[in-house]
Amino acid sequence: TTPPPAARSDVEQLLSLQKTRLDVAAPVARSKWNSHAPIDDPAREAVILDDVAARAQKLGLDAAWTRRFFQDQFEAGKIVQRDLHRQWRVEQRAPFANPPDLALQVRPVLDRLTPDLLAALARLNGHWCEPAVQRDLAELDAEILGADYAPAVRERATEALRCQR
Ligand SMILES: C=C(O[C@@H]1C=C(C(=O)O)C=C[C@H]1O)C(=O)O
Repeated sequence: TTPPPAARSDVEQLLSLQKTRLDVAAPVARSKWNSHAPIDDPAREAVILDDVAARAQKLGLDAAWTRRFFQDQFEAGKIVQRDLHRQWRVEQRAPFANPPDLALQVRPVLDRLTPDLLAALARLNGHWCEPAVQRDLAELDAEILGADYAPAVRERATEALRCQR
C-alpha cells in the first residue's frame, strides 16, 4: 500500500523550525563577539551529531543523511555568524552591553529545537520526491527563510531536502 502524501503543513513546520534555529545565530554571534570565541566549535558539533544520529535511528531516519542535514544547519548558521562579525569588524563595533551567555542561554535553545527538527524530518521521511513536497519546499523556503536570509544560507540549510532519486 502507498503511504498518504505529505502535507504542506509538515514542510511549513520544518522550515519554520529551521528559521528559528537560524535566528539563534545572531545571539551566538553577539556572545562570541564579546568573548572572542571562534565561530567554529567542532567538538560541540560532534556531540550534537552523535546525539542526532542515535535519535534518528529510533525515528526510522537514515543516520548518515540526518547527520548531513544537521551539519548543513550548522554551516548555514555559521554563514550568518561570519556575515555579522564581518559587518561588526568594518564598523569597529564595541563589545555588546548585555551579551547572552552561550552555554547557559543560547545553546539550550538550540538543544530544545533538535528533537522538534527530528520529528519534522521523520514526518517527511520518504516523501521528498513527491512533486507537491518539492513545490511546497520551494514556495515556503522563499516565504519563510527568504524574508531574512541570503540565498547562500537558504541553499545550505535546504540542501539535504532535495529529491535524491
Ligand atoms: C551555534 C554555534 O556555533 C557553531 C554552530 C553550531 C550549531 O549550529 O549548533 C555549533 C557549534 C559551532 O560550530 C555554537 O557555538 O553554539
